[in-house]
Amino acid sequence: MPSAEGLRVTGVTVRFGGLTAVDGAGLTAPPGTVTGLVGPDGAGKTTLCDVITGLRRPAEGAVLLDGRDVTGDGARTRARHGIARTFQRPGTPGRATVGDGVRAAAARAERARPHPGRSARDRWRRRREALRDADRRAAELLARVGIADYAERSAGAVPPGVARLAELAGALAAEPAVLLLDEPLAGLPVRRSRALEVLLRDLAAEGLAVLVAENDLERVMGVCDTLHVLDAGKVVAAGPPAEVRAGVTTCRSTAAAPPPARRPVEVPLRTPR
Ligand SMILES: Nc1ncnc2c1ncn2[C@@H]1O[C@H](COP(=O)(O)OP(=O)(O)OP(=O)(O)O)[C@@H](O)[C@H]1O
Repeated sequence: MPSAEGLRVTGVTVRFGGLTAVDGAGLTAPPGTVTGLVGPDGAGKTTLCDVITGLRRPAEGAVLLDGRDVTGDGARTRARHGIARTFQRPGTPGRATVGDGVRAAAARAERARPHPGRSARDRWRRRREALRDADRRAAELLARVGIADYAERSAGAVPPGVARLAELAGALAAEPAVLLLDEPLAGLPVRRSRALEVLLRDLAAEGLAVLVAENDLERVMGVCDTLHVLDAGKVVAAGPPAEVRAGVTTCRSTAAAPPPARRPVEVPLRTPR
């Protein structure tokens, strides 16, 4: 799905009781680029991703997709408009295999696509063919993210890095315009992280706006065109990776510190609609 302007986030603030988890944060993730969102544990990266994908409503600020304000839209509507996401900790998938999960995502994507035809019967037949194609599409995606060998393995028993790659394959099934990845490189062996970096660059070259949240600046130095540094909920630096690294020593020292001890009552995510 091509995107003209990509993603723009302005002045987002999220509070959990007395804790301001995200504090007036803004960023842009243009199409054709990989944008990094880095910051220490507890900086607010996941919360900001939740706001972008519609899982959490901000107290202030706006999320714009292709210049259109989607702040009031629910998660499903945003997904339909091209925002896809992977999670830091993929959900427990029961006894399904890795391949089942990606096939289900591919089938969902095919069902959501319009299947034009002259008559209702025509449309039904095209839709059925498209669902059959979903299996082939899932196999392609598993190969593309480099985990075809894991297709028949139980999704609950694979390493977390592989589970995140399976989520990425599922997210790509929807052919998104904007792709958010929450700590996709954490825990991956070097060979897989290099392959994932190449894939993220390829996806950007295909026109996607890719946004990568990471707590380790060094991990994303080589893959991002632009970095935004989030510290205690605020964007404290933004720019080309080398420039940001040069000015970010204070923030990196924060990365070594434990996450903030204050954790008020858990505020659940919004139900997708
Ligand atoms: N549901 C919630 N209820 C209350 N506080 C929360 C909730 N989710 C996050 N927080 C708090 O908001 C702050 C930002 O958390 P967030 O998970 O967004 O940070 P992060 O940068 O993604 O860190 P990590 O990499 O450790 O996940 C933290 O202090 C966290 O404890």
